Amino acid sequence: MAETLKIFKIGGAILDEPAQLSRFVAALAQVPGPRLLVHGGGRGASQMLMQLGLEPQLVQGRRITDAATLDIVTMFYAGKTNKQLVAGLQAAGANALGLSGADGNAIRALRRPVGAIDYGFVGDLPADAVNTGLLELLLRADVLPVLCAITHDGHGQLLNTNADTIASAVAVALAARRAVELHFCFEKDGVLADVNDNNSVIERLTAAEYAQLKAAGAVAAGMVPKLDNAFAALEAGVERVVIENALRINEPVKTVLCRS
Ligand SMILES: Nc1ncnc2c1ncn2[C@@H]1O[C@H](COP(=O)(O)OP(=O)(O)O)[C@@H](O)[C@H]1O
Ligand SMILES: CC(=O)N[C@@H](CCC(=O)OP(=O)(O)O)C(=O)O
Repeated sequence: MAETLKIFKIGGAILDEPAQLSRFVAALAQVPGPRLLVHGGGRGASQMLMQLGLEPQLVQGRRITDAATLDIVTMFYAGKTNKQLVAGLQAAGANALGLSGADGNAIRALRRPVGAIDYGFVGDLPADAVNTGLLELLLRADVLPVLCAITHDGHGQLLNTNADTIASAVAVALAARRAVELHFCFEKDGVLADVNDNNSVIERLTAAEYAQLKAAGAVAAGMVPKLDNAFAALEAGVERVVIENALRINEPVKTVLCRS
């Protein structure tokens, strides 16, 4: 039986803080066994878009991605952010390999159909989106795959896909082959009962408790799609799903999702 795979997803403010990011990268390189990293970078992308005179547009945490936006986020996620993470992991002793979804057909997406909102070049992930054979090959060669938020449609079109969604889809797909843990890492210590109090971490969270917190407004904004993805992964066979601080992955403080 293959060893448990630990998938880490990093997003949030930490990606924009070089000193903090290098702490996370050093800790990740020390994690024993097979590992895989998925990264976002939405905040930095919005800053870059504004510097270039474009207005970032997000609806419920999902970016409306017109052609000019797609060009810039591709450069930012698949270029600068992905390659900096790979270089940092290499320096920390992990043999990282950066991939967009187009590389090795790692993740094939479907362009989101136009409904009430036209999201533009945004990709959704069908059940067979993830090339598990390729990722297994890399993991067995002791390579640490680093996946960014850019996918492709198999017909030459790049697409922008939410990084939490990619992390969940990769975790669920690989869970059919081996035990998988999924770690959502960001700048807070976990899911907080009071978003302004980092000491209010909810250590164990069920889907029913999450529904109550959401209804009460205690869990909001980007945490809602994150937890929707996280519970979906737990239901679909991922062994352990954790929400934690990217700077404290080796410490016990975190939120662990529970089936009941
Ligand atoms: N109850 C909560 N606990 C923790 N974070 C919360 C909560 N409610 C809302 N949030 C917000 O959700 C954000 C995380 O979502 P998001 O910014 O999308 O993260 P990422 O960029 O890491 O994917 C946090 O920075 C925080 O401001
Ligand atoms: C379609 C869509 O919304 N894509 C995201 C991809 C990056 C991301 O998910 O970044 P974080 O994990 O840092 O939020 C975006 O462009 O913001």
